Amino acid sequence: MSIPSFVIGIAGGTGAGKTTVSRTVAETVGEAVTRIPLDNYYEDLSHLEYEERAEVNYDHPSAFEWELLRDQLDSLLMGQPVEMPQYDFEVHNRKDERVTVEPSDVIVLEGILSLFDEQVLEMLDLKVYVMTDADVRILRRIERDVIDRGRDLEGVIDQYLGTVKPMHEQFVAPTKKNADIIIPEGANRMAVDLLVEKVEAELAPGDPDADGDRTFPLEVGEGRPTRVDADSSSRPDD
Ligand SMILES: Nc1ncnc2c1ncn2[C@@H]1O[C@H](COP(=O)(O)OP(=O)(O)O)[C@@H](O)[C@H]1O
Ligand SMILES: Nc1ccn([C@@H]2O[C@H](COP(=O)(O)O)[C@@H](O)[C@H]2O)c(=O)n1
Repeated sequence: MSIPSFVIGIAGGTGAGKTTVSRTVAETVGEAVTRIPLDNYYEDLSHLEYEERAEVNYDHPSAFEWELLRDQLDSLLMGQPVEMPQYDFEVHNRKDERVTVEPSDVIVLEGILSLFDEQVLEMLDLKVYVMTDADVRILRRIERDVIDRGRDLEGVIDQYLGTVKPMHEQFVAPTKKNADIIIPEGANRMAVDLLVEKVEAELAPGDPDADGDRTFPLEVGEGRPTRVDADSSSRPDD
């Protein structure tokens, strides 16, 4: 394993396809990739009743335990394993158990606000924003929340209009400016192939950039995101 690991941050709105992209990258690259869902770092709300937890704004940055995330990323980057919390969406709280995560060559941090925190941004080698139209995202979310997260339709709609949408506009969408690349729609084959190519180049023995002075195979202008997309027309995600 090379120290430090190559760290990718994948952000974007709810239902944009972040998990799908990071899973596809992890599966294609193989065992050397560790996925870190930001959701696992939602604050422990055991001191609240279920009804109170159900009312929390889970799309505001204050919902996350950033210090724990930074500490655990730091440890992984120093080659030390961490005890990662696990999250249960059905009860709006952390699970009792933690999972031991070993350091690996590639770490993928994935979540709505992965490109939000300044200190986390400094730890990322490649910053990705998955951009998908809001109507597509809400349709995906309704299906997922009802089927996988034990929610009812009315609750999903109320939560979306009350907190998810306004927080997306205020906190999530603006992090697009921090991205090196923007991937449209989620599991975009070309974009995923490019990510995998980049990761494999980082893992290749004798990589001339292995000292940390890394360059992306594409030309990425400083502070100017490169859109990995055949369509050059503007496509807002909200
Ligand atoms: N490019 C895509 N085309 C069609 N469906 C997709 C695509 N990307 C993701 N999905 C589906 O949308 C839903 C939400 O995707 P997910 O990756 O969980 O989003 P996120 O992690 O951003 O919330 C999932 O059911 C997933 O299968
Ligand atoms: N108890 C919770 C915690 C979070 N959420 C929602 O999850 C969304 C983030 O996850 P994605 O996979 O969709 O990126 C976020 O928008 C929160 O609203 C929740 O509903 N309940």
